[in-house]
Amino acid sequence: ILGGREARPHLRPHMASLQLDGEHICGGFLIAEQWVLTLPHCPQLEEKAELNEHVQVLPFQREQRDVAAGTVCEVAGWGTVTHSGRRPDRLQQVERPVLSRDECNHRTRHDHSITPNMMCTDSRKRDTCKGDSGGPLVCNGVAEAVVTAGSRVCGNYKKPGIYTRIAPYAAWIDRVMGALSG
Ligand SMILES: CC(C)CC(=O)Nc1cccc(-c2cccc(CN)c2)c1
Repeated sequence: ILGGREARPHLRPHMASLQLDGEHICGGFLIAEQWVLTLPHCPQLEEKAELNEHVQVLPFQREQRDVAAGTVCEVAGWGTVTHSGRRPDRLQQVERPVLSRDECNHRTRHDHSITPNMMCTDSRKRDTCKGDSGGPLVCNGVAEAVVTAGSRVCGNYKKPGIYTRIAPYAAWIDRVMGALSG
């Protein structure tokens, strides 16, 4: 997270750090007792999470409706906090306003590459960065989307932050959780 601040401890009990050999690779978040939502390229879980006051699930959006442009959402992660790639020990967070898909698809921004299954936030100074992928974009307490790297640029207003919306995949998520619920 660039331009953010340390998250208050225990206020995001849904956040997961997906690590490989002890190194943070991606964010993710608990959507059920034994399921973490992240991106396909991130490391998967070896065993169930034990829910308690510090480990809780986060509801995700199921309604197929875009978040209104200008809505201020928040994103948290253990991604890099500087352009030189410094990694934080503690979870960081930042508030970002949603950018309309038309704005985000402008020729000088993501040039019509943002599909209806994606959404954007303003990236001027405050933005997601390397290692934040897989974490949730939370708007009014609901996970609306998952952080993706997109153009891998951080903190440049010309390249807004890009997210995969969750609602289009709600049925698939339910199927996978139901089918493999052991
Ligand atoms: C100057 C360095 C930080 C360049 C670099 O390594 N960028 C990099 C690499 C991989 C992912 C990402 C990345 C992830 C999540 C969101 C975003 C977009 N804000 C980028 C950004």
